[in-house]
Amino acid sequence: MVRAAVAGIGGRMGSRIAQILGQTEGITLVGGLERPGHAAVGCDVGALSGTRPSGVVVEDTVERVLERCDVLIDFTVPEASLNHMKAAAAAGRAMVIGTTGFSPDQQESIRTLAQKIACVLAPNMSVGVNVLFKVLRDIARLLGPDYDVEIVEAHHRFKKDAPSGTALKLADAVAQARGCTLEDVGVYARHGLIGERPREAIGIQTLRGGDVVGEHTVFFYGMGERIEVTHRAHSRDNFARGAITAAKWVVGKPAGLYSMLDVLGIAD
Ligand SMILES: NC(=O)C1=CN([C@@H]2O[C@H](COP(=O)(O)OP(=O)(O)OC[C@H]3O[C@@H](n4cnc5c(N)ncnc54)[C@H](OP(=O)(O)O)[C@@H]3O)[C@@H](O)[C@H]2O)C=CC1
Ligand SMILES: O=C(O)C1=N[C@H](C(=O)O)C[C@H](O)C1
Repeated sequence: MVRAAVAGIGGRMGSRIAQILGQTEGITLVGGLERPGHAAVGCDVGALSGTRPSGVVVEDTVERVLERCDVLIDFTVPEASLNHMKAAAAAGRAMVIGTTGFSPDQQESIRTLAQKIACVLAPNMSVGVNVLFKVLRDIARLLGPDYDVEIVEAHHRFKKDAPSGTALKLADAVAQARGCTLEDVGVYARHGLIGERPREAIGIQTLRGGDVVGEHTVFFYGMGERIEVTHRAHSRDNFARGAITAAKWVVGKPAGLYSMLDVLGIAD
């Protein structure tokens, strides 16, 4: 039985993961973590996720939580996830990180820490989006450079990072397939007399509003036709189930940084 703890357990994703984990075989919830001062600290995890009392109480010290678990599932904010990963590396515990919005320096720190522990890092844990990461490369390669790529993502009004981690990874997949880097071709805003669209540009536009769970569309605009590929999350359950699958998969794996494609067995 895999023993899992959830960081950010009072949040939108953390609470849903806790709920679904309670109904999943082969894994059990042994801990919950929130920042000091958070209203959930001291609450029973069951009460928090709307199920029956579990006897597991939310704590605010990552080291204490790590003592009891095999794997820490983290959906918080970049700085917290990185601190949790430092503690997990010191304690020799595996991690699943779903948090998005890491800076390049923070990503580098994650790669370094993953030399010590096994860690699944994925901006989107749904099966659909991960299959999209793969097929997108083929579409981009087959269409070639004559098609203009634009990506539009929409999320709820509470989301803190932009563009979404998923949109960035989709854009990166297209850039790689075209032999360039997102750093060179990514266009994140347009305003004013900006001139013609550079052919190689990959546009990434962000919409925010209401309770949209998560939507991503990749457009390949040609002269006379276009392809649009859209993923829409109907709820957070697919992300939560993906995170739990990743947690069961990562325990016992050698140190390293893994993606959801590794978990799903569809990596190249
Ligand atoms: N990979 C994937 O499939 C998905 C990834 N995400 C990503 O997951 C992250 C969380 O999203 P969401 O659940 O909507 O956000 P929420 O704000 O609802 O949840 C985050 C939780 O983490 C808590 N937190 C903040 N700092 C700490 C800390 N130092 N220690 C412990 N807990 C802390 C927050 O507390 P407080 O409210 O006080 O700040 C909050 O309860 C985002 O980066 C989002 O983009 C979201 C969905 C799917
Ligand atoms: O913050 C969210 O909600 C989501 N974030 C992820 C991202 O940034 O890609 C994944 C999902 O779309 C929901």
